Amino acid sequence: MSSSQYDWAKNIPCRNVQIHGFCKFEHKGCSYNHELAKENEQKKDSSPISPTISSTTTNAALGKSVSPSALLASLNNNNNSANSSLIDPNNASKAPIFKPTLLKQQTSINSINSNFGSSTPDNKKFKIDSPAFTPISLSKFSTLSPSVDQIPTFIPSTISNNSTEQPQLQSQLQQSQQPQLQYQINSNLPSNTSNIPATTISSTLNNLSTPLPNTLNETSSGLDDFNSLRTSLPTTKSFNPMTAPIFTPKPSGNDILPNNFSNNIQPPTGEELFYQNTNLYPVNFLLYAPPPPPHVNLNKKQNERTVDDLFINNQLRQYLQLKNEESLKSISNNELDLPLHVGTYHSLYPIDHNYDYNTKSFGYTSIVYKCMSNDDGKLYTMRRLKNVPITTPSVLKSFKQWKKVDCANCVKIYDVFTTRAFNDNSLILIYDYYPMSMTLLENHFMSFPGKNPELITEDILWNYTIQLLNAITEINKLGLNIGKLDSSKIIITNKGRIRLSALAIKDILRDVKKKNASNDPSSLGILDDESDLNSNDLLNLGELILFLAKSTTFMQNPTEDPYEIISQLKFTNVFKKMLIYLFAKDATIEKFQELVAPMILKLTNGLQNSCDTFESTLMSELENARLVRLISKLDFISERPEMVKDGSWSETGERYPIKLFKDYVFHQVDENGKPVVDLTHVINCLNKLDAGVDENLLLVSPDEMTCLIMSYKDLKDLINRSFLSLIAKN
Ligand SMILES: Nc1ncnc2c1ncn2[C@@H]1O[C@H](COP(=O)(O)OP(=O)(O)OP(=O)(O)O)[C@@H](O)[C@H]1O
Repeated sequence: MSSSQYDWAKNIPCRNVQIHGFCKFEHKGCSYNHELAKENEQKKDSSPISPTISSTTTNAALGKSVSPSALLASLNNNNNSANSSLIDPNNASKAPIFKPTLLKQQTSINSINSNFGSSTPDNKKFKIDSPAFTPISLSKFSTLSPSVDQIPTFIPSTISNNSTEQPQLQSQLQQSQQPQLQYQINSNLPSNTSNIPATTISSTLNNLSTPLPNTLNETSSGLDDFNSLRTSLPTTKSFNPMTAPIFTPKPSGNDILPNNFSNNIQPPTGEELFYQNTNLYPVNFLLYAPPPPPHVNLNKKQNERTVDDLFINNQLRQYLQLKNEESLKSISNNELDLPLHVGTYHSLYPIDHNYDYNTKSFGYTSIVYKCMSNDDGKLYTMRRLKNVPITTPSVLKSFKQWKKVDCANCVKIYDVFTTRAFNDNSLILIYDYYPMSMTLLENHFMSFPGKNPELITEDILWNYTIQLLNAITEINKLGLNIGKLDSSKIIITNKGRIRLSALAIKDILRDVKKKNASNDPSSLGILDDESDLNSNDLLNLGELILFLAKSTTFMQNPTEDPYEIISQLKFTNVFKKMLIYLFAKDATIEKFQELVAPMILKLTNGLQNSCDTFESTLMSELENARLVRLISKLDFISERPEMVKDGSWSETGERYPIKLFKDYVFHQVDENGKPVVDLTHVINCLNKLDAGVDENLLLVSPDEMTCLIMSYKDLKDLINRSFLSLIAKN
């Protein structure tokens, strides 16, 4: 910000001082006048009639304490007793008023003043007379700058200088700024404020409690310099869901791959490119409430909530949605010459990240597909091994024992069979499907667009060791062995959660070899290599952990000796002791479990904590689901075209209140006739309706010719009756 460019601002009082009482950019380049603003503030403070609202004094004044959890509590409880925080028995007669037409602003301020009269004058943030940002009614700013009225209307260069387009532009500008003004919800609204029009409360609180972003300050006051306005405004784009760019979670095939993309992975070309573009309707995350900007969260008080707090955590939601999207990906069979179905499985979709099919982990080319079962409609993972010389089904019998493995750290296997559906002798194995999983090798050693390899730490290695120990224990109990643990055959299905994939394959292939060897004695010598026959799973575990651990340390003396390598590792002694034990000849699972018991407890603690977090998320979503059902019920019964002639919906009919109630909840307008989009009001009303509380509300028709006083309880009965009669007609 060069001072010469913003000279016009030096006589304009800084709005940050007016709103927050200070400007954090005062000595950091803010060009507005801070002295003038402070003087103005002092003048106002000394004025005896400067009503202020403080959220804390609000409660004190009302003799009511609404805890931060009041909003959630109101969602959690259906019954009347549990809704006590929402009901004020003294207040039943003070019905909230639905004013469909313009209300005088003075009325709303007076009604608030009468409730909040005892508040202290010190809290600057909640001053009633703090100027609120209203893009259209610019006259509000006339006290700030004498030249405000001469604000040139911004017209982007792409739009012609046609005066008829100005209103549209203004509304777009307003639209773009509105969400920011609505971020903050004060959950501490006392229940007996219901006699204040909800529109007034919410709009006032929104305006008072939301700090204005600096850009607004600039755009509303950068008046004389039209050119600077021109350059600053185009960045403030209004959000239009119809035209907003669609967020595509996976990069397109055109993306340039990072330089360190592993050598053995080919950049996607041809058919691979096609996989990445198959989803024509990727989830548009922008359509959901975006997380509030950081300054809103930072300035948030304990009793304040944002819309964001009412829903599942944004990151978790996006992660789950990406998983869903991954599960739903599909491709036409013709595109990749895939069979229409393989046994009872159809809708095959390749999920390999590695398109180099020359790697043969099991001695055969292996391809992994996502598929759907025709039996139960669920998704499964299909692993296909190409051209396995199976001559008799008896070689598949070891699968029966593997099918019994039911462990949280193993991918469950369901089916094994051979097929010629791919025009070869393919061995097919069916496993559980975990969308968006990656192998350990991919996660820690490979780069993908948008994802760098995850650093291996001691904590991660402990985590893997304990989980793999669990898998080994369960598998050994069934008299089975895992064999050599391959980092490309262990998948990460969630943060830190690993599972052994590709179970049973080694045993089946060994039986195939044995069978073929018995038919052809000359091939006896090419049986499994020694390491694969190793039945000591603890040693296998030790080798895998050592492989991962040594990748973190530069070996000054390269050696193959595991003890030498362990001594050079930069990990704690406890970890090294654990690793040394895995290589001991007399190591047993029981003793190893004792050795790592403290770490098992640590892991269990973490898992239980994450379970608690998920449960609380589930609980809040449970309440959201309840409200969705209630809204559906309302919509089922109201405004049905076939009932237009039904007298009960007419203005004298018994169901007319339902129509008015919907207007009251969703179609309110504020003093200026602008639609009120206030989620707090909607949730409050719906919860009261669901609980059937004995509180009256005043329903007014849009033309103000009909007024009805009705309790939520009666309204609930009416809605239920209407719904039952609708079902009866079914
Ligand atoms: N049960 C499963 N559910 C979901 N994805 C899986 C499952 N099993 C494997 N995958 C994924 O399939 C991809 C390919 O797995 P695979 O075991 O073939 O690894 P790879 O590195 O391609 O090994 P190879 O070189 O043997 O083909 C991996 O990204 C893995 O995360």
